[in-house]
Amino acid sequence: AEASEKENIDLSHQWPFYGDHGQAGVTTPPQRHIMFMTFDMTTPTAQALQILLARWSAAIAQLVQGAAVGTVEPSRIGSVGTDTGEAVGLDPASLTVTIGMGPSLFTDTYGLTAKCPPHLRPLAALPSDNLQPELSGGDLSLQACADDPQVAYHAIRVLARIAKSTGAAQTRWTVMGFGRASAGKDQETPRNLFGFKDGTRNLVDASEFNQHVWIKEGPAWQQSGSYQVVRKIKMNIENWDTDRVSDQNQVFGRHKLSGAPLSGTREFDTPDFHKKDTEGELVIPATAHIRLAAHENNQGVRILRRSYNYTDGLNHYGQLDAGLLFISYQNDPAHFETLQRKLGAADALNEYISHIGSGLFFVPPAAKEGSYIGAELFS
Ligand SMILES: C=CC1=C(C)c2cc3[nH]c(cc4nc(cc5[nH]c(cc1n2)c(C)c5CCC(=O)O)C(CCC(=O)O)=C4C)c(C)c3C=C
Ligand SMILES: [Fe+2]
Repeated sequence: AEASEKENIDLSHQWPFYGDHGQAGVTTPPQRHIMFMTFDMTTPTAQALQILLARWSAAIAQLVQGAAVGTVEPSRIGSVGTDTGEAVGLDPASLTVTIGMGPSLFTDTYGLTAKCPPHLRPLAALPSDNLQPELSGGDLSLQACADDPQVAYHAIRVLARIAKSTGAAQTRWTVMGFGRASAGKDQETPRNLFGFKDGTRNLVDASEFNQHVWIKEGPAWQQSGSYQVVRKIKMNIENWDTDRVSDQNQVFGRHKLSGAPLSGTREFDTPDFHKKDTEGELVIPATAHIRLAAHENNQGVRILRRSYNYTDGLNHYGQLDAGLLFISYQNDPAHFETLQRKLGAADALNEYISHIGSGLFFVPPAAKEGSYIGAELFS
């Protein structure tokens, strides 16, 4: 009963694709589901990339309206359908598809070296990294989020098909996620698969987005873009579930049920990182996740988190294989690195998690009506 009024989701809602600020899917309140996929280029011609970006943009503009991309059942007998059909009759479900570009795209092969956004480069190697190459990198990324998983899946399926049919790109790695694990403005804080509220102290206001998320420097076509960090983080949930809840609270520095910091009583109480108990011990332990990640302890560094829970079924021991598809947006990827360098070295959470996949992508601003994402790369 507690959450019911906030859980009323309007499946008929649409987010516009075209605009004159950032792409949808960055500061948009997180929808319930995600289908994330990366791609590698399969051709050395810049023209193929240009055609792909133009066709992707045109297709996304249709998809976000709940429309099919071309025909499902062509009138000419013997022809293949353009749209695969599984979203026919479904609502737009607030679909957003966000296009990202990896550092490996900005090479001489495509004549793009000089166009590379200043902070776009492979992420630094970070403590506790356990990255698998087959779950990392990519020349392009697509983040499809919607309140209906079939709508998100359909979008990626149609876009992957366009990539293949233009001969421009092939799939690299993918994660399907559910149960948004971060809150946007006016959203109830959801829970991650460790059972804790996730996103309590996330960025929510336009002024915070302007300060920490949107790029404000460089050529005009990069401004209002952002950097997308993606980490596939495996969570050992079976081990976690054998742990005492009092210990789990110490790991995060918050109470599991209420989400309140250990120094307070309500979810949105500001954590007091100096508070000590009667024995003189820090109430929020030195290795607690929130102490290490908080902006108060990182020279004001803040990032926008837009993560989702995921599952890969069972591992080869028959244990639940699941985790967090961590996604953050920031106007400099060094901000993520600052936090993860600290977390990777000292976070009490490290006993239960492993970063197995990683990517960094530049997210250009939205396309203006009549244009497409990344058009400025070719002028
Ligand atoms: C490098 C950035 C971060 C990674 C990687 C990360 C992984 C991760 N986090 C949780 C669960 C929680 N995180 C919470 C807070 C929090 N986490 C980060 C950054 C990363 N987390 C920040 C900046 C913050 C906010 C800190 C603050 O200012 O107080 C919380 C507490 C609730 C909240 O504020 O969101 C939880 C819970 C998991 C499970 C995880 C990897 C699997
Ligand atoms: Fe976190």
